[in-house]
Amino acid sequence: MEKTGLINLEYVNTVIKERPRDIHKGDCGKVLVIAGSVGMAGAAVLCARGALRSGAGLVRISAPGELYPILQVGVPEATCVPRELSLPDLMACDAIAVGPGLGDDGQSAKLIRTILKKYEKTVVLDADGINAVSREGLLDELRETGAKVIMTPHPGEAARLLNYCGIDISELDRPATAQTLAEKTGAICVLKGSGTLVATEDGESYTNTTGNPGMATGGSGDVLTGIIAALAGQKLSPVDCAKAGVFIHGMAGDLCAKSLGETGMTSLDLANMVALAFKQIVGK
Ligand SMILES: NC(=O)C1=CN([C@@H]2O[C@H](COP(=O)(O)OP(=O)(O)OC[C@H]3O[C@@H](n4cnc5c(N)ncnc54)[C@H](O)[C@@H]3O)[C@@H](O)[C@H]2O)[C@@H](O)CC1
Ligand SMILES: Nc1ncnc2c1ncn2[C@@H]1O[C@H](COP(=O)(O)OP(=O)(O)O)[C@@H](O)[C@H]1O
Ligand SMILES: [Mg+2]
Repeated sequence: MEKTGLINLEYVNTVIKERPRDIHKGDCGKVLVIAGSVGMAGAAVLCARGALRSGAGLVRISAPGELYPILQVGVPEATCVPRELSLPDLMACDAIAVGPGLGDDGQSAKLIRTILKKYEKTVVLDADGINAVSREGLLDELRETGAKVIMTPHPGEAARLLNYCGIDISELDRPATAQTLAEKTGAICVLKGSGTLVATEDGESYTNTTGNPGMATGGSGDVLTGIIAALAGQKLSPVDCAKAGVFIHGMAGDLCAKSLGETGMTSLDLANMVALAFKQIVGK
């Protein structure tokens, strides 16, 4: 398999397959979404919907109790568990998505530390999860963890991680930034934007070929986090989760733009359209 180049449908068809007839939801992965805070419950809804629309068997949302009424309406298919997670709860899931709308209370850094220390399956680190790593200086923990980490910064979050204070984000050298982050942290780096990049610490680098400006709307990154975590729950390799995830996310965005237009499409439309993207890839 090529170690660099464009992420296209030909590649995605090699990793996204039709479901066996006798599959059951346990085979489709248990995804833990650690997201949302008061005022940002929507990020948890969008992340969980992205995971469910990507075929996750079970989605549990770890959030503060006061969000439960909103979450149970926003994602009736998911269950809610407390933010203060027991270790067995943490270890029982097949993949973790952490960060969307998490906010920046002291709790999040503590939780991320525990995950990096104890968890050994795939973790998708996004948004305020990334910001906690920057704020608390957890880059060494990221490097040393037994977990397989896929981080999904937008350029603003990437600049924070690298302490690029005061630079003009639009001047960022995107391929170099993605590569530097992957090498510095050992994580797979998904550097989002128009033409999202996927970089690994051993120099693999891929450019996504789907997506459009209609995706420049609040919450679309939260959806991607859920998609990637769901693919991890279905046992794709971390780099395939990142590559296929960004492709499918952008493909859903293109389907939204086709039906709703780039101006009025929202991240909730995007989350729901992920289902159609999978249908077009799998053929059913
Ligand atoms: N409904 C919700 O609950 C939502 C919650 N959100 C959460 O809000 C928190 C803050 O995230 P935000 O990303 O909004 O805020 P940030 O302050 O982290 O980033 C926003 C800034 O990043 C820079 N930026 C982002 N993408 C860029 C690009 N492609 N090129 C150049 N500059 C770029 C811009 O300066 C932009 O103003 C996160 O936890 C996020 O998950 C957001 O996802 C929006 C929706
Ligand atoms: N102009 C664009 N073209 C293609 N994709 C875009 C464009 N603008 C934003 N996106 C995509 O939308 C998502 C935005 O992520 P992010 O900034 O984290 O959103 P949020 O935090 O609001 O959920 C990324 O996946 C990015 O690649
Ligand atoms: Mg984001």
